[in-house]
This record gives sequence, structure tokens and C-alpha cells, in this order.
Amino acid sequence: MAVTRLALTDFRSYGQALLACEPGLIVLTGENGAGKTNILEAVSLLTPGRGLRGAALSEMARSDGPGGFAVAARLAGDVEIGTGTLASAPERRQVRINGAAASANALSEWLAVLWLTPAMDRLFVEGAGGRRRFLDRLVLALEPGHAAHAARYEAAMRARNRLLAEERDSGRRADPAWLASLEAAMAEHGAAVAEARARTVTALDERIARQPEGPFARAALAIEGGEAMAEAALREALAAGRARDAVAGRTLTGPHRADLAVIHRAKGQPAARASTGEQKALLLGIVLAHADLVAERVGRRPVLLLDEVAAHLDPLRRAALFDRLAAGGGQVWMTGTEPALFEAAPAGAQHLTVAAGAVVPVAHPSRS
Ligand SMILES: Nc1ncnc2c1ncn2[C@@H]1O[C@H](COP(=O)(O)OP(=O)(O)OP(=O)(O)O)[C@@H](O)[C@H]1O
Repeated sequence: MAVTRLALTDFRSYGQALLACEPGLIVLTGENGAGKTNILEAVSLLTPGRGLRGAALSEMARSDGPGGFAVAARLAGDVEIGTGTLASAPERRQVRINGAAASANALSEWLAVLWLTPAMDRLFVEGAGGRRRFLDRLVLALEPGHAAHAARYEAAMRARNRLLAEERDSGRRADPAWLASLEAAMAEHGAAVAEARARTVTALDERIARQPEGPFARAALAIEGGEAMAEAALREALAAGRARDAVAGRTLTGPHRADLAVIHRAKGQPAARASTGEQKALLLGIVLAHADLVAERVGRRPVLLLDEVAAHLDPLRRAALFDRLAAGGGQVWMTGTEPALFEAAPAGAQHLTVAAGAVVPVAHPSRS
């Protein structure tokens, strides 16, 4: 899996930008605010969801542009995918695959993208939502249908919550058949979501356990909470929980309550208690092991976006990362302010400089 060409139109700081991309390591350097993360965000939008900043679509259109933006990519194998908005509907995401309109969830059939950003440094210490989104992205790379199940589950849950709130506020009984059909949809898609997450976590945990202890601390993974239930049990639990959920104003049972528990394997301690550096190494270890797992199972390595990761690694771990990236293959986008950080990057890496809304190739820093 690789992006071979990336075209941005009125996206963030870019008016027009066109990038011919190599299939291996792509290094983007430039000063603070130059637009490096914007490029990674553009690539992250070629998958379902809101991209690596989790931002609103209207924020992504260039602020002094005409409104609306486009991110278009050619993938290895000459598939064309693209996404963006129109000025007339700045919050409505448009997706095209090979020239035809498509749903955002359909993008996962073509490309899997995983990312690590500075904001994710707090993934283990903040709320479960971020870890769930991270987990779902790991799952999506292995099971492209996951996004559709998750979206249908959420849509049915929102409709049920609304119905229960109306019943509570008006005192008029909601149509029980309508509630039951929403709960049936939640149970069907919720069970599929929980099962797919469990498969991914089990496979990834086993894979990490088999690896020798190395420069990136090994994690043990498990799913906590959310009471993973089979379809029938989830349907019954939802039906039994109507009154309680109406009072709470939200659904209190189901896979939307699950959390990804991460343990520092060697220390047997929750990741949240590990040092900042250890937490980064744990995350990186998970993402690298996952890329190997996907390559083995799906036959294609996901695209990795590593935003400002190199700067936070000591020289030993940085060299180890470059070694692993070179050994694994696959397309990896990395950013940093200093070209010197990438002196030990594998031969064949593509080095680009980002400045003033443009992206230009540069000679490898060690050779310039
Ligand atoms: N919608 C927008 N329209 C125009 N410019 C924008 C928009 N959104 C963000 N920017 C600009 O993009 C720049 C940030 O780019 P980006 O985050 O990619 O920088 P960076 O090179 O990754 O920097 P750093 O090294 O500090 O992380 C800022 O100057 C910001 O003002």
C-alpha cells in the first residue's frame, strides 16, 4: 500500500501542491509551522474518520481560499482516491474512488493508514475515547468492514438515545417496535465491532509477545469494559436497560464503552504509569508490530505517518527505528524540523523540504 502521487487544493496552508511520492520512507523537514503536519493530515484523510487532528472539515479549507478543499491521491496499482468539501457545503465530506462518488468508509478497502502524533503522547493517561479510536484504526487495517459496522452501531445508538430522551421529556411512550429494531441493529453491528476488536487485540498481543525484548518496550494488550456480548445478549441487555438509559441520557451498555488496556510487559505495569519516553516507545512498538501483522495477514503494509517521532527518540532508538522501517518496507512518512535527525535514514529515502506552502525535494542531508 502506498501513495504514489498526492495533490492538495486549498487544503490548510496549501493553495496548490503536487507531490510525487516514493514507496518507502518519505522525510519531510521544515521549520515550525511550515506545513509538514498538514501533509500528513491530508494523507490521513484518505481513510474513514476525521484524520489525524480529528478536526472539523471546515477548518481544513484554506482560510483565505474560496472555501472547500480537495485532497487527491494516486495509489500503487493506479487507483485514484480523493476527498474534500465544496464551498457550498463545508461540513459535508465528499469522497471519490476511481472517479465515482463513494462513502468515506469505502476508502478502507483501498488504503490503511496509522499515525503517531505528539498529541498521542497522552493516549494512555487521557480518557478511553482516544484509545478506542486508536484501537479501531488498528482493526480497520485488518478488517476494512469494521468502519461500516462501527458507523451503523453509532447511528442506531444515536437514534435510540433520541427516542428515549423524547419519551422521558414528553411522557409519551416511544414506539416499542421502533426501539426494538434500533436495538437489533445496535446488537448486530455492536457484536461485530466487539468481535473484530477482540480478534485484532488477541493477534497483536500474541505477535508482540513472540518478539524479543528490543529498543521499543513491549506492550501487553487487552480490552477492558464495554462488556463484549454476543448479539442476542446485547439485544436483551439493551431492551432491559431502556429506563436506566433514558434517565442517564445515554446508552450505558455496549462496545462504545470499551477501553484498550495497555500494560508495559516487562514491568507488568499499566502504560499510564510508565515514563513519557517509555509510553512513546510502547506506542511505537505497537504500531510497528501491527504493521508486521497486517503485512502478514493482508499482504499489504499500512502507510505509517510518524509526526515528530524522530526528534523524541534517543539516537539508539532512532537508529533502531530506521532499521525496522528499512527491514519492514512499506510507505512511512516522517516529519522533523532538523534534517540532521534523518542522517541515518535508510538509503533510498525520499527527502523533501516544506516551506512557504510548497514541498520540494532535497538531496539526502548526509550527502549534501
Ligand atoms: N485552514 C487553514 N488555512 C490556512 N492556513 C492554515 C489552516 N490551518 C492551518 N494553517 C496553517 O498551517 C500551519 C501549520 O502547519 P503544520 O501544523 O503542518 O506545521 P508543521 O510544519 O507541522 O509545524 P511544527 O513543526 O511546528 O509541528 C500554521 O501556520 C497554520 O496557520
